[in-house]
Amino acid sequence: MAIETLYEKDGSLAPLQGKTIAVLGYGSQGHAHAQNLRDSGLTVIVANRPDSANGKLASKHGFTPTPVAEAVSKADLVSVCLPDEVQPGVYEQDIAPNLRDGQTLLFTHGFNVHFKTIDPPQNVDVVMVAPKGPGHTVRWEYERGGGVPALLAVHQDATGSAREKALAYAIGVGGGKGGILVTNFKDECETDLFGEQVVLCGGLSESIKKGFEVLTEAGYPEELAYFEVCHELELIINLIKRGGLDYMRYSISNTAEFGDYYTGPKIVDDASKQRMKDALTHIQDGSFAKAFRDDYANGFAWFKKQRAENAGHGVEGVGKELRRMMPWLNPVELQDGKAVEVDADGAAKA
Ligand SMILES: NC(=O)C1=CN([C@@H]2O[C@H](COP(=O)(O)OP(=O)(O)OC[C@H]3O[C@@H](n4cnc5c(N)ncnc54)[C@H](OP(=O)(O)O)[C@@H]3O)[C@@H](O)[C@H]2O)C=CC1
Ligand SMILES: CC(=O)[C@](C)(O)C(=O)O
Repeated sequence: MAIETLYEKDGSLAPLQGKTIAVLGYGSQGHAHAQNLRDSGLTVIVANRPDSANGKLASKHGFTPTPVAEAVSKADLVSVCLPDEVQPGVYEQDIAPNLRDGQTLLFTHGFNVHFKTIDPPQNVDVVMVAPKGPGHTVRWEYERGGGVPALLAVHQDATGSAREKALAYAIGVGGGKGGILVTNFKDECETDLFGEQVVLCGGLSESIKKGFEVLTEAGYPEELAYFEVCHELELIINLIKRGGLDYMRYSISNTAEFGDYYTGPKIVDDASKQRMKDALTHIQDGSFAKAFRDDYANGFAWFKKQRAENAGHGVEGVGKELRRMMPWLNPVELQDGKAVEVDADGAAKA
């Protein structure tokens, strides 16, 4: 089943030219969308708290962070780049009261519309443009003339031109170069949650942590463990990204390829696949979304505990030291909640 895929040639910026786009939230996605859309020649305003790190970054980038309600009232298209857990409250308080006939409400993840924690009125378009990559990559790729593929969906077409506007937005953020896959909120949401929990972030993070623990608990130096389970990942992933598993296996040694087939299925076995299926069930039945919302309502207490424990894991400590000695990586560290490029001493670069 081939999914409909669009490119720059299949649309244009015209539906949004002369219109005002309000990007709500200048974080990972928002800072990329706002700058890419502006660099594409479109009119962009940004809503963010002006005094936070992201608010100050928006100002540094030439935007004037405004309150959400004001931005929504001025916009023709509202792009919701707020954290998923924050969206329902901000929607009720600042977005919904300022929506008007014919506006476009654009999400970058289907979470709240799919799980019905946001229920937009009938008189606005409701669409989604979800880049298939982290926000900082969305910006980097755009700056170097590339573009991160994106998913496009129309949940509600009040104006008869929802799709054209969403396509113009997707082209404006750079998605038209990599491919814009036409889908729906349910499929985007459930597959994205599965990917980030089971394979990309959750599964991968645990493999890195437990692989590091196995090697260091067996007495091997932390540095060797770090390079083996973490640093080399990019090299392998780049091969897979460029040519699939085939090309990666073509490029690695016979020894590694033999080990891939010999040991891989013992690590990720049928029982692992069943656990993946269970994770998908918890996504589909809404129990993950409920757990996420409940912890947010409890001040993200469990989330914050996990974040602190993971930040203290051994692979993070030795990793920082080693990355600082590789300036060509432009190593980044979180300092006071901000991502800053650091020098060999770990000091934030000017
Ligand atoms: N991160 C990613 O790569 C991806 C994210 N997405 C989706 O994009 C959306 C945004 O996520 P992400 O970019 O990670 O979010 P971030 O947490 O990186 O950024 C959120 C931004 O929203 C601002 N914000 C939070 N609360 C408010 C508020 N009440 N009023 C005004 N601004 C506020 C924050 O400002 P402040 O700094 O002041 O707190 C921050 O700048 C989500 O739907 C997510 O699922 C989709 C694909 C990938
Ligand atoms: C980058 C991306 O799309 C993720 C991992 O799903 C997310 O950050 O939400």
